Amino acid sequence: MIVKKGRVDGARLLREELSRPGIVLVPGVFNALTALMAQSLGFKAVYVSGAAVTASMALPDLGLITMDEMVKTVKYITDAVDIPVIVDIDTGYGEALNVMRAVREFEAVGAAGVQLEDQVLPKKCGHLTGKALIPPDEMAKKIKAAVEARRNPDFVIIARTDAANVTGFEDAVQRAQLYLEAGADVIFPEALRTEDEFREFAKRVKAPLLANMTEFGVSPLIPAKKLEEFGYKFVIFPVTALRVAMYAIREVFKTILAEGTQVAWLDKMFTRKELYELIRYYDYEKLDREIAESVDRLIRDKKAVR
Ligand SMILES: C[C@](O)(C(=O)O)[C@H](CC(=O)O)C(=O)O
Ligand SMILES: [Mg+2]
Repeated sequence: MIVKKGRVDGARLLREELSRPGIVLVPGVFNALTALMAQSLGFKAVYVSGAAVTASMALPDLGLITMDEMVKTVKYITDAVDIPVIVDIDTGYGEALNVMRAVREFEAVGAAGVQLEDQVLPKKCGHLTGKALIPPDEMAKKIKAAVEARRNPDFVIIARTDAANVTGFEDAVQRAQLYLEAGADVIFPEALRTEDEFREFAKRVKAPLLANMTEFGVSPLIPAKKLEEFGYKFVIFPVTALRVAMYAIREVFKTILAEGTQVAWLDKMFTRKELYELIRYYDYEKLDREIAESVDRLIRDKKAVR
């Protein structure tokens, strides 16, 4: 029913994905509705993208979102879906102790894991220039803190290194190795520039790896099949849904401005029926009816006894 009796253990499900062969396609989502859409189509996990969530608030992805704001966003999502929810927690909202608190908070709202990156604040999209990194040992401390903080041993810690296009590919490999020793479960090498770099990184770092196929960045858009052959376990499409949605919104708004009506778009829309089915509108009405009927029965039975 729509009233959940308890949360699924998303971390456990994500661990199961980790132990299975094959790459997992993970779309980026920025609210509960987009997450629900992903689940309804059969995706096995979603990625709550910092870039997409901040953009949806009309903010740049510079680490301006607070932990509370992200926790709230994630709670809407975990309330709506049963598939694992991976959360982009940027730089962890501070230092080691802040990371510990963040892990506790995201675990408490049912996230399956978090992704933490080794940039200084203000952090940037990994595909932009002008990024700066924290020293590797500082990041290792944050990872250790995250590992210490999790209550559920299945909760997945994804360590992202932005080193490849700051201090170089070699440093990215070395940082990844240190981050694994500090307890990271998955490594996310950010902003690799060529297919060869993706292949080489997977040869050098023997751990579950996450590839970021974000559009208009520095990485080539490599199909999942090929990333799987290279040895990647996850591939995220972090901002794809937001970009496509914004494209569609712009076009329909232009039509309304020009034509004073949206009718040309009716066959390109998610219909009322489709929307209601996705959010289970009629199940809510049914639930409300059932509650009313059960109270009616209760009152009838009481009268019968008198
Ligand atoms: C993956 C990422 O961290 C995100 O927030 O989704 C971004 C995506 C993007 O800006 O395209 C990133 O830094 O790569
Ligand atoms: Mg991000």
